Amino acid sequence: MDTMIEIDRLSKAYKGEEIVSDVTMHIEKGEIYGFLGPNGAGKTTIMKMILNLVKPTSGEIRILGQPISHSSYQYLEHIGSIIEYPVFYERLTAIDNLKLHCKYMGCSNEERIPEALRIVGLNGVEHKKVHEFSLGMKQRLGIARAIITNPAILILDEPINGLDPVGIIDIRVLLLKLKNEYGMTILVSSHIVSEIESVADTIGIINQGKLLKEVKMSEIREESNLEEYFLKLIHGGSRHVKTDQN
Ligand SMILES: Nc1ncnc2c1ncn2[C@@H]1O[C@H](COP(=O)(O)OP(=O)(O)OP(=O)(O)O)[C@@H](O)[C@H]1O
Repeated sequence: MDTMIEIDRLSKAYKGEEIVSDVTMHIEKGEIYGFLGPNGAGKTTIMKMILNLVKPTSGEIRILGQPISHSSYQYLEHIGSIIEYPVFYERLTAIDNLKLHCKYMGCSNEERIPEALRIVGLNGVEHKKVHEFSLGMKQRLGIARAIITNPAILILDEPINGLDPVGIIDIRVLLLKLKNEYGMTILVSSHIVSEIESVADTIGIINQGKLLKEVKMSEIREESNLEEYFLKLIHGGSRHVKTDQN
């Protein structure tokens, strides 16, 4: 199996404080890799390092087999991403936002805009202004923008944060469609265990900057479920976070 993203002993420190420590990860072609961890665990920082938005303190990242350096940007043509929240010109229509993106990114795929909107289920509302969109529609528009160039890899940072149940289901269905029908490799972070469990093939569990485990979902299913597995790793089996009282 081809490894699309290889992360080898990656660390990041700010002012001497290490927030990502010696992380090694492998994301295989065509899989959904669920990056699971509590708030502040270091998920966004690792994603930013993959996208060359943050410089590692040490370690190596290889994308499609090629090591990336501070000055490498060519590889980014293979990656679509949303880090934190997708930002749009709210007074412009969905389609005009995507056209503008193509213009300033210099991409030659403007003809793929209708297709990208269709894939995410926003055909029919493309001439609506973005401020009329729900949060879930904005997330899907963000994904449409990320896939205009038909990237091999999609990186999504907490795409279901703040969404209502319908919005969450829409994103779940979309991720599975992008994997199954379009062969995309997807790295998706979340702190919502059930959602990661329902889409991911491989799970990377991170806490306090350290990758505690990288494991196939099929292996977890053999012995328990992701919630039990996660709690065991994070709190030594207890369902409750320890407080001063207990
Ligand atoms: N530029 C920075 N300078 C100093 N500390 C930072 C910086 N960026 C992130 N951190 C700290 O690094 C830690 C990890 O943050 P990060 O955003 O990567 O976590 P996360 O797992 O994505 O969490 P969340 O789900 O809350 O976004 C946090 O304690 C955060 O405050």
